[in-house]
Amino acid sequence: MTARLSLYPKAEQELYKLDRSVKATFYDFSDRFRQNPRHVSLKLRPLKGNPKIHSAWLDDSYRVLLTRTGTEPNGDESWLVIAVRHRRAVYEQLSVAVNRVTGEIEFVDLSTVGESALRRAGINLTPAEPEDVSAGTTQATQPQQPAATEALLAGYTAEQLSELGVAEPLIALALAVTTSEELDQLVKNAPLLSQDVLYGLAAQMPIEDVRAEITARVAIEEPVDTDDFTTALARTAVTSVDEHVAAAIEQGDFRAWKYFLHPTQARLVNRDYSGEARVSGGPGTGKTIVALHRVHHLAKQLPPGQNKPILLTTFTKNLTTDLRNRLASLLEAQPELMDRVDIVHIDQLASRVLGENAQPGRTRNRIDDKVALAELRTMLFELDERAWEPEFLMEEWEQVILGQSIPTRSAYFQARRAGRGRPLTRPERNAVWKLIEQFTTRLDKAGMETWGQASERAARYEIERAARITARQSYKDELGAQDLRHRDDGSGMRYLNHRYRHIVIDEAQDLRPAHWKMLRAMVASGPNDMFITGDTHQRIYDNQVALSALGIKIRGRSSRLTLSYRTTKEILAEALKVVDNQNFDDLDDGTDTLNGYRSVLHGPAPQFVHYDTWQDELEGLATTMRAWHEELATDPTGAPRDPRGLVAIAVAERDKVNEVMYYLTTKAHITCAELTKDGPRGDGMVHVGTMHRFKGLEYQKLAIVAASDGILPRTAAVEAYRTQDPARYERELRKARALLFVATTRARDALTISWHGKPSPFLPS
Ligand SMILES: Nc1ncnc2c1ncn2[C@@H]1O[C@H](COP(=O)(O)OP(=O)(O)OP(=O)(O)O)[C@@H](O)[C@H]1O
Repeated sequence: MTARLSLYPKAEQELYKLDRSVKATFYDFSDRFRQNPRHVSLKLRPLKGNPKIHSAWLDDSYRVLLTRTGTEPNGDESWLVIAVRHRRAVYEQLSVAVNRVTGEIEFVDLSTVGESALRRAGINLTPAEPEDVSAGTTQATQPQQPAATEALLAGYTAEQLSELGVAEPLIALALAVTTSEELDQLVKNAPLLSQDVLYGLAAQMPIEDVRAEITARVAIEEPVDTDDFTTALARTAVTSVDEHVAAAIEQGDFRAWKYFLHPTQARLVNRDYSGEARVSGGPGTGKTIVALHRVHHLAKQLPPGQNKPILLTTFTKNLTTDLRNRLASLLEAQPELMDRVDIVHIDQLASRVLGENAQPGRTRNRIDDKVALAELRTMLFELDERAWEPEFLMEEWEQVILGQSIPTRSAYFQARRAGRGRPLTRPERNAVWKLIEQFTTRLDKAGMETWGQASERAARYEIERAARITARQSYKDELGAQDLRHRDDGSGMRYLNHRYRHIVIDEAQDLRPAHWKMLRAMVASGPNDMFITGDTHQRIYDNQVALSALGIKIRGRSSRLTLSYRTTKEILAEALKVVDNQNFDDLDDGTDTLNGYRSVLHGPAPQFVHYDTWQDELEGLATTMRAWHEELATDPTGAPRDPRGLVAIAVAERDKVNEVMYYLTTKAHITCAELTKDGPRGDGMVHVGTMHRFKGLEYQKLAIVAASDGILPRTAAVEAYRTQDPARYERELRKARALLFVATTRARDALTISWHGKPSPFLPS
């Protein structure tokens, strides 16, 4: 009798953490098990407490816990590995069941839920293999104690928890816990739906919201037969044990995201949307992971041989490289799918469109906003024009005129200027229009254009192209099925189609209105056309949009992820204080929140360190770097490891980046790699860059330096707006806050924030 063996996600994660030698034994074990699950050497036997669960011997110390999930069509037995444990950590009170909401197999291990909660619920644990007779029972033998304070979930009943999908063995415990520490312990290893529901209720989400936002999102439509393990196995994200998984486990858990999506993530990835869809969520909740899996999901369904019908785009160049690498890794087993995906950052895409439409002999140099501002300043100086600040005019041009594609002076007289603060009278608008017209003519003559202008032009070309496609289609519809060859020939229309079938956009919060218009025109409206991920709390540029005004309708197709896979609870708690009580938009006319945003990871509390001078701060930084370097030079098993790129320093001010690198290299002999637009330059030990460069990245340990008052926010740059343009002032402060929020949430395990002089007002007090 042979067997097919699958791995439950938790079991695979447990395997990641085991010693190399135990992992190797596991593969030997699985080979033997697949040959003959009843072989005596495996010592397969049901647990007394739950005959559905079997224990088998991996070696003298470790046990593999399995459950039978039916019989394969070819007659093979089907088994699922639910845990790999030291024998002393195996108790009779293990449970495996089919969840009545998700229809998936769930494993619950009460030995990990914490002694005090067990005691409160009066549950005694029995080791499956007692060391000796006297130790035959319990970890929680004390009689049940009366609850010291009110139960945390006092307002709920067992029926309600069950209906919301909490695993049955956890319900009594969940109703008994009285502190959030007990709840943490309880949910630490609980099935994901139980975790989400219990945390949601404990966070005082109304039960209807928990039902709608958590339970309903993972509930399956067909009725669930809780005895049918075969069907349940097909619904459960398990991995079959083969060479591929062996390699993944060998490499450690940093590849876990490739195989296991949280059920809420999986739902978003695999759903059919009737149009544009949007996924929001705090830092580290897996938005990028979801975007990558979505690309995979879409690519799989396309017929082979098509030429890059999916666009995957993001705001910055270095993130594009990161997306390309991660997608290649995700599609490792099907590299041909990579050919169906065009990965390009948004400005590069606009450049491509402009290149295709270029008129011979008419090239323009694209200039960044700083160069443009200098040019505008020069022009105002030459004109002796003192009524308008160049910064105000640039913003008006970018946000209002370019942002809404305003073509004429009279259209500008009527334009909405929401969020611009200072109102403008008609004569003032006239003056502004005139100056901006002069400025664009000046740029044009000098053969220059800004990225804002370039993306507007690209959007216009794409909108015109989309209009031609629609016109051709209506003409074709009018003629019935007749061939349009005679009409298309010579007009170049025959091959005109939308550029993409699907567009997936990451870090969407920073795109300009023109980018959105261009993207919208590049794909036909219809099911699964655009998939948008982003977090407006992390907007660090000025491009606020209302997607509905740009023809992108996400209402009714928006979802939010709330569980952080990156940052520890301790770091998250401090990061959240940075953006607390601020208003954030939802890429449309509504607002976004971080309610329910949480982590189940624990780590050391972030360090906040004050220094008197910048010199002292640099010395302190060098000490921290040396300590971190030492800690990271070996992996958790004690094996040597290359710590390059695991640590980074985010600097609050551009000028100080070089000073940090110079100091560390020359005085502390720590090599550095500067984070540039194209990613890290060189292979130095520590990555150093301004906070802007950290968007979308993550590091095991992170130091934020120069977080001083006057630098964050830059008083010299923003103070003037306080009275002159309060709306802009608020916007600048919000951007600076977002920048600090982005930086703090890049850290996985350790975070140090330091400053010299007075601390930044945005730092949690
Ligand atoms: N289902 C998962 N299993 C394991 N790890 C995951 C999962 N989802 C996300 N992660 C990990 O969490 C981290 C953050 O994921 P990701 O970068 O997608 O988050 P994000 O929401 O895009 O973050 P940000 O907004 O900060 O850019 C990554 O290390 C990723 O591998």
